[in-house]
Amino acid sequence: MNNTLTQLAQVLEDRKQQTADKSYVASLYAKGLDTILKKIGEEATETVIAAKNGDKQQIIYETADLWFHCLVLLAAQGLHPDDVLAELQRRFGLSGLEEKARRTP
Ligand SMILES: N=c1c2ncn([C@@H]3O[C@H](COP(=O)(O)OP(=O)(O)OP(=O)(O)O)[C@@H](O)[C@H]3O)c2ncn1[C@@H]1O[C@H](COP(=O)(O)O)[C@@H](O)[C@H]1O
Repeated sequence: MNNTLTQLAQVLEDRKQQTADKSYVASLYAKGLDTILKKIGEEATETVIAAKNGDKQQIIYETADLWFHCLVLLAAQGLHPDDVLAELQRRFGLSGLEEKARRTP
C-alpha cells in the first residue's frame, strides 16, 4: 500500500537470511523477541520525551525509530505493514465512537 513501508518490509524480510554481524536487523532477529520489544519500549519513551520537549524534528526522528522497530516486530512475527494499514483502512468507515463500541463486549 505505501511504497516506503513496502520497500522496507522487503529489506526486513531479506535480512532473515543475513548474519547478525553484517546487519542490525539480523542482530535483532538473532537476539529475539524480548530485545525487539525492549527497543520498541525505549523508542516509545524517547518519542514521548521529544514531544514533551516540544522538539518537532526530534519527534519525527524518534517516531521513525519507533515505527522502524515496530516494522521489525511485524516481520519477526510473520506479519506485513499492509496488515496494519488494512486495519486502519477498515476503521476509516467508522467513527471513533463506533470503533469503541465494536471493541466493547
Ligand atoms: N530504518 C532503519 C533504522 N532506523 C533506526 N535504526 C537503528 O536503530 C537503532 C536505534 O537505537 P538507538 O536509538 O537506541 O541507538 P543505539 O544506541 O545505536 O542502539 P543500540 O545499538 O543500543 O540498539 C540504531 O542502531 C539505528 O541505526 C535503523 N536501522 C536500519 N534501518 C533500515 O533497515 C535497513 C536494514 O538495516 P541493516 O539490517 O542494518 O542492514 C536499513 O537499510 C534501513 O533502511
